[in-house]
Amino acid sequence: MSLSFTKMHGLGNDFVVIDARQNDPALDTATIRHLCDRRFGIGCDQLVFLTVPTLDGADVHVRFFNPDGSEAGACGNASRCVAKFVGGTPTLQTAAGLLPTARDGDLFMIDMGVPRLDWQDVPLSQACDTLHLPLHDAAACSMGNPHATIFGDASRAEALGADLEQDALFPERANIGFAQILSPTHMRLRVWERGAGLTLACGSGACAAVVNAVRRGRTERTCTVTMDGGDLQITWRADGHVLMTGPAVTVFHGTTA
Ligand SMILES: N[C@@H](CCC[C@H](N)C(=O)O)C(=O)O
Repeated sequence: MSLSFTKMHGLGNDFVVIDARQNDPALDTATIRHLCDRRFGIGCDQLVFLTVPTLDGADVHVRFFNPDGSEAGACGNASRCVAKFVGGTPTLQTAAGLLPTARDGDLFMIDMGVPRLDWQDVPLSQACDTLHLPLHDAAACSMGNPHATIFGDASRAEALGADLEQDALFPERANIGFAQILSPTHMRLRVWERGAGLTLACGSGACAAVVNAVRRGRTERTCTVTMDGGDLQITWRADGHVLMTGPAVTVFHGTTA
């Protein structure tokens, strides 16, 4: 089966976008894993699947898949790419809810919704203070997908990421952020992503890191997050919504053999 796709990225977090709004190829897990494979397939950090929305007010239904075939409830960088792909200022229907978008020139803003801070919602496998997990003193929250942020030296991501993603404290595994606070309005972040490994940037991870840093009293509610692939501006608004702003790039269009 031949598939048309668009290769996009947000700060080097790269995506294969499949527009199934008119013709749904009903991809199975083996096909998703194959398309994501960088040697045997197209290669990407996430496959992004677009279908017709089912909710009032939504312009497109978006699903995110990791290279291991698992589905994620949220993906910040891909959400900006979808806004660019669809055009205008679409509202995205995702597993995390309806996400409004806005555009300012080459920058795309996604309202990533309200983070969930209770241990059951992350989710964690046992009752815990999500601000101080018994695991490297990480702080946890859900941005529609599970995140833990460890404050300190961001270079520990390679050494610790794979094991922590799979720790028994995270029944659905977790994305693990390593955040170094540079000032009250600036942090450095590296994220070991669930189902994908170390990526150049993680939008939902940047949102979670700022939420957790604000809860710890380490940063202000508006913060620049510098990742290996570049910067995102994150604001945790007073009404609880997290706004993420950054670029989205189209690399090429293609068709599989
Ligand atoms: N790259 C993403 C997050 C993708 C999903 C994540 N790996 C998960 O399984 O939750 C982002 O930009 O947010």
